[in-house]
Amino acid sequence: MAARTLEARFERMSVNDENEYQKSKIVTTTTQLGHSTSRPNLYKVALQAGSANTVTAVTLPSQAAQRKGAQPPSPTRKPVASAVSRSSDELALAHVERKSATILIEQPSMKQFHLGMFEIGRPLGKGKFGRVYLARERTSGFICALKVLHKSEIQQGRVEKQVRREIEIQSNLRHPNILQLFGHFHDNKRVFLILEFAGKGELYKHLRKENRFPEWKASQYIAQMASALRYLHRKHVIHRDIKPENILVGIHGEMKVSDFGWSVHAPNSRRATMCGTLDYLPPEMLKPGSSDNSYNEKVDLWSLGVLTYEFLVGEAPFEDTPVMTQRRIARADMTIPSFVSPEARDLIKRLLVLDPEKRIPLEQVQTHPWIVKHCLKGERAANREKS
Ligand SMILES: Nc1ncnc2c1ncn2[C@@H]1O[C@H](COP(=O)(O)OP(=O)(O)OP(=O)(O)O)[C@@H](O)[C@H]1O
Repeated sequence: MAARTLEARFERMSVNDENEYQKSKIVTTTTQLGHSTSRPNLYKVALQAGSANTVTAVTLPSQAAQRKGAQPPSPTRKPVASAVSRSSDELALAHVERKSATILIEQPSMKQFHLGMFEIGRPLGKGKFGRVYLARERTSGFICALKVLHKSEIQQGRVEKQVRREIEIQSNLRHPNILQLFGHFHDNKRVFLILEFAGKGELYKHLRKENRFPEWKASQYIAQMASALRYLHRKHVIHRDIKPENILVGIHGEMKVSDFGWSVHAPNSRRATMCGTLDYLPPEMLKPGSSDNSYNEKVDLWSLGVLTYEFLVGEAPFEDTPVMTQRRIARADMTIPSFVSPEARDLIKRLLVLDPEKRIPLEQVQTHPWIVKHCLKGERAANREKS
């Protein structure tokens, strides 16, 4: 794609972000930010790696950089072949290169963050342990999402390790379909994560609204997920909790994998836990006595199969009572409705294979006939929607 077209796209994206931010009322002062009344501060402050207000060194692209292309291009607008296999990875690399260049050229020194550097906009959502706000870095104008976690709640929920892991892993990832963590800092009571803003919110909400996705859309989403997972696995990261609730949608409708709280570096020294949603758990993680040696990155392939099914059918393949779900997963016992195309059916069956080693590899997912066929149609449909 011509450089000029790409630049125009980034320009639009940045303006969209800016409009979104301007629409949002400044809702709170920095001292009120993320204040929670739900849980008393009964516990000692956790996660005090340094002194209060210690800041972690990181860099943020400037607003100019956001315009120039520090944000990833939308794979949905790519010409077909490119949206399918190699080009998604190439896009990822180009994205990393552009971003590194931006950081080197425009932000030569490592930047240290604190709350006063951000204007806080509307709340974007609330999770179990934190609230997320639209925010703008004052100097650069960079629009981002600021996730605020209360240390007392993190400790009370015994998720210190999970939060540390999430920060450690996510801050080292750069891919257009993975939500970027630009940096983090903390004060006495709170931890702040500076995240890429995903303009179209939660994928789960889109899926519930549409009930199920048309095949062209599902195939584009799965191609992007395969590209993101391939990147993760190359970096020896297993996500382990792939499901619609953990995927956000970028301003151009692109997938943004988030929530690395259950991800691990492989090989992993911890015992297997029942960490994910039951519906998405692979058979090898359900086995009694399953240990770190009993599964590998192929667990994400199983979850990708469940995701493909849920995108197309509107519900997960093994949805049942908890006991029955486990039994059905252990036998890969599912029924694919007749309205699902033969190509999609083939891909689902090749992903939902009991033997992890026999699951279709990600590079073959990216070139599977269902992906190739529907990405072509999808490109046309997406262009029609936009014009
Ligand atoms: N980077 C982002 N851009 C846009 N919206 C976001 C972003 N991050 C989070 N949100 C919104 O805020 C909500 C809460 O996010 P958060 O990460 O705290 O929790 P969660 O992962 O959804 O839930 P849980 O804490 O249960 O895992 C999300 O569901 C989403 O709607």
